[in-house]
Amino acid sequence: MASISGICSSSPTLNHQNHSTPKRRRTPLPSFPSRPKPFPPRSLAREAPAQLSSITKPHHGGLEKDSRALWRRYVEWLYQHKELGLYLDVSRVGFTDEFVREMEPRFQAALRAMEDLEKGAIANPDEGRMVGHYWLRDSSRAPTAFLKTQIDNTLDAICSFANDVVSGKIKPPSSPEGRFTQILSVGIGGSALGPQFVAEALAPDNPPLKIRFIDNTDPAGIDHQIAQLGPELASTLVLVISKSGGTPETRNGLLEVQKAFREAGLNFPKQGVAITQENSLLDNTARIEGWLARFPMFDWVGGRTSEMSAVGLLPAALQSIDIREMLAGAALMDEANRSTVIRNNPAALLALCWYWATDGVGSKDMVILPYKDSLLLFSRYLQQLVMESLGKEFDLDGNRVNQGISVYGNKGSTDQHAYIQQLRDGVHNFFVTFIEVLRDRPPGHDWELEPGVTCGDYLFGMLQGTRSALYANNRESLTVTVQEVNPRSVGALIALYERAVGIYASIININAYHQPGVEAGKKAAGEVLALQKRVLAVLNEASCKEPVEPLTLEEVADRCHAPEDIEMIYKIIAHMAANDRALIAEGNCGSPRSIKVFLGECNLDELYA
Ligand SMILES: O=P(O)(O)OC[C@H]1O[C@H](O)[C@H](O)[C@@H](O)[C@@H]1O
Repeated sequence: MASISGICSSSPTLNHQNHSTPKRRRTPLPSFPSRPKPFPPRSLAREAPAQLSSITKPHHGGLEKDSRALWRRYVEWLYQHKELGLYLDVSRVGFTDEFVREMEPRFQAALRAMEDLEKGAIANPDEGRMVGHYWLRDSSRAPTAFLKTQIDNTLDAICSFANDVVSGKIKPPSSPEGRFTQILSVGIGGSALGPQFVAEALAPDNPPLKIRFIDNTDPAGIDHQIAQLGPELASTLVLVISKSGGTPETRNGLLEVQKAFREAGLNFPKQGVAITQENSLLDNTARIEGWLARFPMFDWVGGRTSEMSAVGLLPAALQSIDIREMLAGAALMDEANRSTVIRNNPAALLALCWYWATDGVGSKDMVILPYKDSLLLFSRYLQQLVMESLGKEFDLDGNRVNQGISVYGNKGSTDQHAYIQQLRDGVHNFFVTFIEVLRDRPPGHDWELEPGVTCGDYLFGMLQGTRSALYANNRESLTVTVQEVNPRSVGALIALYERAVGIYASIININAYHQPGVEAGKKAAGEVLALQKRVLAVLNEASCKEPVEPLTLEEVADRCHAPEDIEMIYKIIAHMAANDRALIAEGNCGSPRSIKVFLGECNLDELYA
């Protein structure tokens, strides 16, 4: 039985070492509008003034190449968080002192905005919400006693529930093992990516419960996960995670899993846990059906910044990951990121480099390259955190900016055998962030595969070699270094990027905390499903005739009163036919105009509905 003492042992500590903060005269702060004007109609939206800094940016070919000068730059700009053992090297990004000086007022304004955010300002003006994910790791910063109590009570409930499950005190009603052995997490986006990243990074080799994810509405994917569980479905704890409580993919996953439970003769509510906003559809369902447990999400925590809420903490604790250490690492990083001296503020340093490298308009992609297998999913996690935060059409003043920074990557040295060729020699449309982990293996486990050389030495050499090779061809990079991958360093990495995104968003004057674009996709999907219902009704009517009346696409479109949607109707029919839900009487889907389609059976209930 895994030791459970580590899960929730110590409380987050805030003792951090004091960075030397040389006094700097505060420059007058440019004023950003505290409450943006409502967005103008698109036709009236103005093109935003260029984000480019006023100084002419030297062509990247102007990077410093003298090794002594580079060493001086490395030492001058190296950021170190002693207590976390975390370093940030920005020396291979070519920003100039003049650029830093020019950006200083905007950074001071951004840091002030961040200070206001942490005090409870409506930092998400489009949704009229506070932004409180930083309070999750230091509840004393919550703006009210009520919120502090909610945060503390939720954390205690998470620890208590996880301890009881891991110890077997809470067990499934009928399983040979007599305890929960599996976690099936059903959720998508921010309700999956954080838990997936942390599980990959921190789950022990033999966790008390092994986690798997349903994070899509793909029937085959769902079947695969349930098939892999097999009889262990009886000892599976199902976490259904959805802040809104209404995301279609998550709801579909839940319904499919509940079907599997029924078919296995299992009682789902006794193995179901909901993590969602109070009184959401999911919360009410779980309450009414009497699920095993419910944990709250708060409207002031966004999906992409929810790893330190019940969304991430409960699955992690159930795998015996020390979540208080994760919180402590994040809290220490948060504290460092409150420095008003840019070079002592790692998040500000990241934002500065992002602005320089991408001209403040996303002109280059952010390649995330952890040289550590366990950090493989960090880039996928950052794709949502960065791109859903920064990828916005309008800025806070209603200007059309089409902002963002694209993120991709996997891990090194593996990716050196995939796309690094293009990074080294090809189109120069990126900057790299290396994530370096100094500890190769737990102490005492190292092994020399040749005299004086270990596997880890190769990994180290590949990272350094790639960094040098890219820089030699004027490709810029950052390096974040941690001692090892553990809950504290993972918490710190998450906090570092959450804060960098927030600071960068302020610098480019956008709201990092809403996601209007995803609503458009959801709405369009709803329209396709509505059209599908009409197509099926029309085909059903034609199929109930004697004899059956196969229809052409034009006939289906006319009877749906949607001639303009004929292409979508064709795609719907092709999808139906591929799944044996419609039959092609004549022609084939490769020649859309040739097909005549009908349903294999007449549904009289539908016909007279
Ligand atoms: O947690 P849920 O409410 O189910 O939302 C899941 C995801 O849905 C949308 O895609 C949002 O843009 C994401 O930010 C969110 O993480």
